[in-house]
Amino acid sequence: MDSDSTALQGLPGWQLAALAATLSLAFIGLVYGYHPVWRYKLRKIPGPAGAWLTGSLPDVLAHGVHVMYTEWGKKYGKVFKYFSGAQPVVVINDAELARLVSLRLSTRHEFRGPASLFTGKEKEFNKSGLFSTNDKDFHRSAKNSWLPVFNSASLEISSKEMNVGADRLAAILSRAAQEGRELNIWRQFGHMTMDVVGSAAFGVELRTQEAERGMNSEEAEKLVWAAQTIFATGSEKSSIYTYPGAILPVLNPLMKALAHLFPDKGITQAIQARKVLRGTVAELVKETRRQESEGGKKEAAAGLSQPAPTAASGKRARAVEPGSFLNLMINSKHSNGEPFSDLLASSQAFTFLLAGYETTASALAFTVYCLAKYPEKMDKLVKELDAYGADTFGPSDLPKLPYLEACLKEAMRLYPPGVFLIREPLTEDFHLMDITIPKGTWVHVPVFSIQRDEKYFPKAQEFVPERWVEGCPEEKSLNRHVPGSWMAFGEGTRVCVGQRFALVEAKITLAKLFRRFTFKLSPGQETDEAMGLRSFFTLGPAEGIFVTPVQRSEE
Ligand code: HEM
Repeated sequence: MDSDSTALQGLPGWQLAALAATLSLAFIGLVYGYHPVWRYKLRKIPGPAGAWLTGSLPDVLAHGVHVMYTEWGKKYGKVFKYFSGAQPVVVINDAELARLVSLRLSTRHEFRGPASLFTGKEKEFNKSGLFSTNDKDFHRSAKNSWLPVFNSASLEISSKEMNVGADRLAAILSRAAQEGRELNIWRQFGHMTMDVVGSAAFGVELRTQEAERGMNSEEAEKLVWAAQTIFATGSEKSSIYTYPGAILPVLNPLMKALAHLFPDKGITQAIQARKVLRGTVAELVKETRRQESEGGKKEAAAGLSQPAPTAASGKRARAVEPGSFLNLMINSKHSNGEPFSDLLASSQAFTFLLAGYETTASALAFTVYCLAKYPEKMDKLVKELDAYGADTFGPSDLPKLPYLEACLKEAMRLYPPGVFLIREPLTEDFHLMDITIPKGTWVHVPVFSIQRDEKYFPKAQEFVPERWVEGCPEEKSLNRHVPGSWMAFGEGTRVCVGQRFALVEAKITLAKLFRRFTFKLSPGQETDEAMGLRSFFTLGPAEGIFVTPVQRSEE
């Protein structure tokens, strides 16, 4: 010790400084590069070692969570861990455990796209939506406020708008069919679901379906661009400022400041897109308030139609008119009786639009994809629809079409738009059987890989709707009915609030389209790889799904 300190004393000042700097860098490199504390805490959970500093983030960004979680699941089993830059992630790749986690953990982590660099009001707005909030009290009040939009009576009303949306789409398909022209059905469904959700959330006619024919209003096009851009700029890849913070979290404040001062394309687009959506919502909130203050009746202001239709149960249910979602939000209250602020109300409408449009469009496009790939299943669906005979559908028709339901459910098994569920124990460690997951760890449920696991679904890679039709011989042999093995809408208190809406919309659309058309899949999309399946927080095709509609009378 003495001789060491004597040796150090003999060094010139600059050498001492260089030595101190080298040791500090080595220490920082070790701590940030290898995350020894986290590795120790999670030592009992297997997983890929990952690279220094970046961990396995480059693999996830390059191949998508759906590919990496499937691969790691096969290698490491039921529960595995990896590092996403500096962030530890535990993945629960087992149906029953995943269900437990989803039921017991009710807080989510933030995504690390450009939006994570927002500050002030932008940040507050971003974090106040029903999906993003982690304030348990507020979440409860907000979810209760949303629910009337999805009750049977409201869905009955919304279903009319859904029929109109599907008719407009059918007109576009009809022209393509006449010309024998392929089209991007994913994109078309995106326009249709945007119209339906826009009408339900804002009460405005977006008519984005006409956009491609140049008949659309500038506002509608801007809204579609904004919603698409928010999804497109969601990942770490979207901005040069997000990646460094993901790897070295101490850089985050610096990255926030730089992003603010010198925004790059990703940040600029993410902000512009939010500005467009927020601006539209703010205008509508203002207008709704103005109408209210002009003395609309209280009930009407709350968006509840009168007289209320009678629900099947015999109870009188209040229906929410399309477009009254904003009224509902404006008139919603926190548990202490305080009304929601404009920011909170707008943030819910923003969430409604974002959560409800791409997910439903992808579910629809993947169903058409699967049916076009398996023509014998398409024939079965067409026969069921023809035997039923209707051309306009309401929620009460849908339970009478079991094969339609099975096709949608099976397509969502193979291609769940919500590719993984996200959770994070924020305030205390989470105990799952004999595993301790320290607070601050991201916890993911890999819906895609669980739903394609042979353990739960024999012939898991095949599209077999029969596994969902009660009484079918295949149902018994091809579906083990393990709880948690199908979780396309999630589970627990954070389960998808819009699932009934989405299912009614998707089934009505499919029923109407397959009454009039069949679809031929364009070549070169036969496998997931060829189709360019990609995932970040949602699962979708890279460019789209290309099909040629065929008018059924001409088949
Ligand atoms: C096929 C279409 C849809 C799919 C596959 C889907 C899927 C999901 C999934 C997986 C979650 C997370 C659940 C969890 O973490 O346990 C979720 C949450 C959510 N979804 Fe959907 N969704 C769809 C349509 C919709 C629609 C139409 C709306 C609104 C109109 C909507 C609004 C929401 C909201 C607000 C949440 C957050 C709920 C909460 O945190 O309490 N979704 N959705």
